[in-house]
Amino acid sequence: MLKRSWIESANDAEGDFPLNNLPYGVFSTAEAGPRCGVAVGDMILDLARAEKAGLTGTHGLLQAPAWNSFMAEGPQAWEALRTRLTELLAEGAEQRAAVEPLLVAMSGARMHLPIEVAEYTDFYASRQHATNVGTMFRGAENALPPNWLHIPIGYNGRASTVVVSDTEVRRPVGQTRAKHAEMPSFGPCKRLDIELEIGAIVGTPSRMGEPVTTAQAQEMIFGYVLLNDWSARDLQAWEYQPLGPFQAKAFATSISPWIVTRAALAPFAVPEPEREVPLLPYLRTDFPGNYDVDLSVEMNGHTVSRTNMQRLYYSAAQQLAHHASSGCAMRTGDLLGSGTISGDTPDACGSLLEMTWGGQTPLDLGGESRTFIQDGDILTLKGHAQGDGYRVGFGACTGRILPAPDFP
Ligand SMILES: O=C(O)/C=C/C(=O)CC(=O)CC(=O)O
Ligand SMILES: [Ca+2]
Ligand SMILES: [Mg+2]
Repeated sequence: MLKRSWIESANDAEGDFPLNNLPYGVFSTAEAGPRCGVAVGDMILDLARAEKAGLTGTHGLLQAPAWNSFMAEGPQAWEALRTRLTELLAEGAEQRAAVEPLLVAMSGARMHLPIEVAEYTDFYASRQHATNVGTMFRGAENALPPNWLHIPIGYNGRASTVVVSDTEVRRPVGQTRAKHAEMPSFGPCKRLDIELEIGAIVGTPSRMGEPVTTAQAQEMIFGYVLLNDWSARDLQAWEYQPLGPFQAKAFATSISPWIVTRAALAPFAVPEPEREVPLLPYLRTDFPGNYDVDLSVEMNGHTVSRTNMQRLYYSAAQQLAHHASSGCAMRTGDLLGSGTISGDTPDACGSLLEMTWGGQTPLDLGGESRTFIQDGDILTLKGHAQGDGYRVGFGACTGRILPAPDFP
C-alpha cells in the first residue's frame, strides 16, 4: 500500500519516488556542492543539512559527497535512518516545519555518483543473454559454456570509468579485425552497444581469506541501481579470448543516480528461477534473492525492449557469495553488475546485439532505423517495481554518445 507523505508529489501512483521508496543519492545545487540527499516525489531532502539540524539520528555520516561512510555502518544503521526518514516525511509528521526548508526541487539539482565505487565486477547471469551471445560468438553447439549452470561467471571491470547517468560517453577507439582480413586495424568502434543490467552495491565489507554464506552476502547488500555496461562489440569479438572482455567494456559504465535500498525492494522479492541442475551447497539460498522489477530500454525516446530482473538465474547474493568464496575481500562501495538481462524474444533483450541479432535486423525508431549506436544517439534504461497503488522506481540511467576522440 502507498505510504502517504505530506509532500503531495510523493503520493502519485505512477511516480518513482513515493515514501515507500526513499532512494539515496548525491546532489548539488547553485547554492552548495555535492552532498547526500533522499528523493521524495519531485523533491530532494538535503540530508547533510538535516543531519546538522539533528533530524536524522546520525552523526557526521551524511556530510561527505558519497554514501560509503554510512553504508559501512551496516544494516542496523540503515534501518534506523529509513525508519527516521519515514517518520519525518509521513502525512501528519510533527517535524514538518523543521523539514520543509531543507527540501530542494529535483529539477534544480544536478546528480553525482552516489558512491565512491571501490571496485566493479560484471557478471553474466541471464541464461537467455548467455545463450544468445554464445551462439553469435561461438556457434549454437557451444552457446552455453559447460560451467554456466554451476558458477556465476564474471570478470573484473574498471571502477575508474563508472559514471553517473547523463554523463556523455565518447565512442571508444580500439583494435578490431575484419572477418577475412590478415591484419587487425585500429579506429573508432563500429558496433557500439548497451547492456541493460542491475548493479548491486556492497554496503559492508568481507575480510580477505573469509568466505561468506549467501545469507551473509544478502545482508551485505545496501541497494541497487540501473547499470548500462556500454560495450564495443567489434573490439570485444577480437580481444576476448582467452581472458574475457577488456577494452571493449572499459571505456564507460553508467549507473542511475538513486540507490534503491534492499529494504525498499523487500516487498518485491521473488525466488531465483528453478535450478536446472543442483547448485553446490555454498551457492544455495533459503530466501528469495531476486526482485520483480520491470525494466525497459529506450533509444532516442523509442522503447525498444522490455524485460524483468526476475530473469536472472543467479541473484546478487549468490554472485557476492561466489565472489568472496576464494577468500577475495569485498569492499564497501563495490559494484556488482548483474549481467545483461534478456528475455525470450528480441524485444525483451538487454543489448542491441541481441535485439538486432548481430546487426542483421534493424530496429524501427519511428521512421529511422538502427542496428548499433550512432553518434548523438541517446540510450536510456528505466526500471520500477509495481506495488498495489504505488511503485518503487529507479528513475533513469541515460547517456548520449559523442564522436570518437582523435587517435594516433
Ligand atoms: O559470451 C561472451 O563471450 C561475452 C559476454 C559478455 O558480453 C560479457 C558481459 O558483459 C556479461 C553480461 O553483461 O552478461
Ligand atoms: Ca555486462
Ligand atoms: Mg563497462
